[in-house]
Amino acid sequence: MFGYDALYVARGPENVRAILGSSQLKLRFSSSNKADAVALSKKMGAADGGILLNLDELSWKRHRKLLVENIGRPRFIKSLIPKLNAYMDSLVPSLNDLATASKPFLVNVLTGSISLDIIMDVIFTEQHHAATHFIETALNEAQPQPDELIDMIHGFMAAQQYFLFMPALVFNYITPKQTAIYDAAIAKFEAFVTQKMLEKTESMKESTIGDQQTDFATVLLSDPSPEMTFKRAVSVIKEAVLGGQDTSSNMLAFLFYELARCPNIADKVCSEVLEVVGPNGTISEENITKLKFVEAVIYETSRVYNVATGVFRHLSQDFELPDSGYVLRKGLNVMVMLDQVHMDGRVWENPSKFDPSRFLNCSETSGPAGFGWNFAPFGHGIRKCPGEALALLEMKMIVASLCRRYKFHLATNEPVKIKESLVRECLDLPILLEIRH
Ligand code: HEM
Repeated sequence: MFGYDALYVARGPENVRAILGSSQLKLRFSSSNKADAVALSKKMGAADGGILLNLDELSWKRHRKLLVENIGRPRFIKSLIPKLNAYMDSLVPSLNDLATASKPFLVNVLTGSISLDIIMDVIFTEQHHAATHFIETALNEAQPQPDELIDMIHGFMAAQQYFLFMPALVFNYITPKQTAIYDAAIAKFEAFVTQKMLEKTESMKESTIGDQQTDFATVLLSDPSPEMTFKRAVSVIKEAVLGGQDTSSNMLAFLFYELARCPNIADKVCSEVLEVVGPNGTISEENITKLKFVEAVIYETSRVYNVATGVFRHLSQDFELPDSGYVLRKGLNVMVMLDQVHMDGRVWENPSKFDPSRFLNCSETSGPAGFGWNFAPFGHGIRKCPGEALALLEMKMIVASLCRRYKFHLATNEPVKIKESLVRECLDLPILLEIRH
């Protein structure tokens, strides 16, 4: 990591479980070279650390606490249900137009736009309208222009990958032009979030407390703990946007690909939603927990496509791998491959088959749907994804809302194109919608 530190790639259920399960291994990245670490931290605009990319334990703990104790609270998550219902309903007229016109559209762009609209609403109570804009463009057969904010997020992600895998020597002295491009991408996203948070701070002065508990930025800025400073709030919000955008968006694109390929599964999802919620009923706190097959389809997509393919850990102590007895030395950075666990034939029967039913009727006690440590799309252990509950709620609402209204058809004979990156990406995938009657 950081260009020249050694990186070990860990595979296999026993190793994944042992590494992620160790409460001693708290850091995701570090460097044997202090100057490199500081340079990277500065490059990422994370002077006080952050959650995803922090380099020291204390700042990670502070930031994570702010995220988990606010966005992670079940009360906050549940309070989002009416918002998400209203948002999904607002898309129906234009989606109906798209279906009636039999226009193929890129489902990965639609899911990216929906994820962005939702994250902006959940975080800032902002009506972003990226999805409506995209659908209108698709109806007019115009080339969709990427949403400016999605571009900004991708710019930041690309910069993160560049600085993370480049030695400081290279990015400081050898490729100044490229470095300047990525520096600018980081600064742009930082300035965007800071501006939004300043606006939120101002608007909070004008509203009563009762009105305020509706979005993550407000909840965070109202946190009375000493950890909450404006700078940390900006950092946490930045990471919530980054953590939640491409992961949910790509997962949903893969999910709709599978539903288009397997109409019998899509029909089963539709029947469940109609039975539990009805054709126009509102998804609520009570009925959403009954959507077990919807949940199973989401779990199976996350098993097969596992958008966060590998997660990183820094070894702060020597570590013995359980499957071989090899000892990895302190100071090593390790990439833990989650996707291989999900495809391990010792754990999963017929692993390459997309079969949501494997997640039905499993024990509730030993981890998500009973597969415990062998199922880790959100990671496991001390640095497990703090956005899991939000992501699952969001995906359930989107899948339930769309599947009860539409059938999905592939508008290409090509298999899905996948790009491997920090987040596994579903590339342009044309789909047709058909209204269910
Ligand atoms: C389908 C959606 C998502 C997937 C598959 C996913 C997956 C992951 C994975 C695998 C990790 C690494 C865990 C580890 O190192 O053990 C992670 C970390 C993280 N995720 Fe997510 N995530 C998703 C959605 C979200 C959302 C909606 C948020 C927004 C709040 C979010 C915020 C984060 C943050 C801040 C971290 C870093 C946690 C830490 O280092 O302590 N994620 N996610």
